[in-house]
Amino acid sequence: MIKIAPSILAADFSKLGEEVREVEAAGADWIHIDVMDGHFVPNISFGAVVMDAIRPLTNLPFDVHLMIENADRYIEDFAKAGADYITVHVEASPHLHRTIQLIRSFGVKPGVVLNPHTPVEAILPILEDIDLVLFMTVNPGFGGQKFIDSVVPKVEQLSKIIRDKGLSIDIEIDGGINEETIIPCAKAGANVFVAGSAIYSKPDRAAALQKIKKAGEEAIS
Ligand SMILES: O=C(CO)[C@H](O)[C@H](O)COP(=O)(O)O
Ligand SMILES: [Fe+2]
Repeated sequence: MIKIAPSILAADFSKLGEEVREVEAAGADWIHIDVMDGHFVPNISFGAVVMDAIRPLTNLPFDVHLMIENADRYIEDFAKAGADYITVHVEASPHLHRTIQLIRSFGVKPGVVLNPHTPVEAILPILEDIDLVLFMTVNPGFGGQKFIDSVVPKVEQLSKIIRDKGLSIDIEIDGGINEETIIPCAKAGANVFVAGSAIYSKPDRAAALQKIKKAGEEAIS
């Protein structure tokens, strides 16, 4: 099954509630929440207070992508604001195993994120402790960037490892996803796809979302 997680980073912040409701009605599976601190990435987005404000508006899972340093300090805030998944960057997590345990201690599903250049080997020791791996297919920090296709072999590599080990881990792709770039990623074994500008920049969000989802489903059928 292909899941689509619209990124509200690309939404109109002046009417964020409506923007969330619109993609839910359009068939979104998760809501992707990009948290940026201006340190780990060269941009600042929003924090747990904003997420808390939109939490009552939808029952869809909140997929919180932390692009921040010192994630441990903020995990409780995001858990209390209603996160279903919290993903942390391997590159920003010197005590990754501890961070994963901390996320789980709040009843939230933990995941790890790999930047485009970070090898899959970096997460092999903690694979059995997580529910989700997120592959960045752009350099994190901004929406609307071009998909980096050299990440696709890493997705294939991890899918095989997960299959061989008999694990149940979602593989998510984030950055530059549209109805074309979803195809190689779905074929490589990914099942959750973030899409920001490819949905929110279109006048008909429902049509855009469904087109991306259909392309992913056809790729694996
Ligand atoms: O994590 C992110 C950027 O760091 C965003 O989730 C990602 O860029 C989605 O936006 P788009 O689909 O427009 O590329
Ligand atoms: Fe993201």
